Amino acid sequence: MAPTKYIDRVVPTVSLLDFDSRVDKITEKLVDAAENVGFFCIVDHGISRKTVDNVFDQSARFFNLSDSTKARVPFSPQHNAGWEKNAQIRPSTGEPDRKESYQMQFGAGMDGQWLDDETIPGFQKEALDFMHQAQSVSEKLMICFARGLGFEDDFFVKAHDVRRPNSQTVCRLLHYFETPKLPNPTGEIFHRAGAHVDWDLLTLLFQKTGQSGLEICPGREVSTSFGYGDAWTKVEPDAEKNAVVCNVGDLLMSWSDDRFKSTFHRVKAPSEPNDFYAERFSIAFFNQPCKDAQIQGPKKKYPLVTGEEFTRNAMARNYKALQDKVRLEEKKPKAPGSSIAVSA
Ligand SMILES: O=C(O)CCC(=O)C(=O)O
Ligand SMILES: [Fe+2]
Repeated sequence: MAPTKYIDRVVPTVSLLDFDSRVDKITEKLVDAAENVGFFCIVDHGISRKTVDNVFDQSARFFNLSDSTKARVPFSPQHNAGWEKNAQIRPSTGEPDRKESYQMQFGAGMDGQWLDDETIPGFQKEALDFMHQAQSVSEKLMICFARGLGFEDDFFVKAHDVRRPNSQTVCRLLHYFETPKLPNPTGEIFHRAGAHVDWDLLTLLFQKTGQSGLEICPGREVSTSFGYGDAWTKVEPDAEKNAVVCNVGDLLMSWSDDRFKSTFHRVKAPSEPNDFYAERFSIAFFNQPCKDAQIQGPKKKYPLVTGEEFTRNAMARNYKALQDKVRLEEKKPKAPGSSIAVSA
């Protein structure tokens, strides 16, 4: 395989310290990052290192349970919640990501999708506490992006109200499996998260120190097209400062009439000497719109759709791209149980 082409690009870091008094300055920086890179790191966000460590500990405990236990809360495409393993196929690769994930929500989508406290003590409470903190941070970012687009401050906050039963916001625990080290005689590619864009408004990505692999490939011009460049940039959040990586999703790209960029990214399939081959944990918090949210940018570049329609269209586009990819490469049949996960 040809070596990966890398380019140095700056992924800006933005401090949310003294948010109320510095909101104009913070907005300026976030808007600039969203227009130019689509990715940025935030620091001084108010979620303590201990909280993040604790939820990562709970995540490891969850994934350590037997597959038959985790299968009691299977992934439901209809609700976009639950546990899946080696089941997500990205249109960019046509092969399943080598990972397992567990998606949690605040609302009705989560009914019957929690494991009980005897199986995993304290899990549900700690996960929900963490999700509420991630939501508060997201709401600060939403205020800034609403200002940047000339909407009322609470415009996006209202459309992503997690207290409503039709909330679609998702917190996803991710566990990538250890990958065999070089040499790799069969040339098999162990995809972690194949190149993709997220469908949500904004994603908060919590990384574990030293567990590298997240890479971005900016340059996409419209939210309705697929297309990948070939020059990647490693995202290396400042662990000392407890930085959280954030990215603009397709929803915000569309809602901003393509002004803010939803950028292709991946967790690299380890294949070169300095890549990270060990098991890897991360947490993604996807801000999804309530089903009845009304979505249209200030310039009305795209027709008005509801939150439910936006997600459905994104899924359909993803599915078609995957079919095209499979047809193009005349792939062999997929392993039993492979499916297309509906999350980003
Ligand atoms: O695991 C990561 O760091 C990134 C995951 C991601 O991009 C996703 O699940 O959409
Ligand atoms: Fe993603």
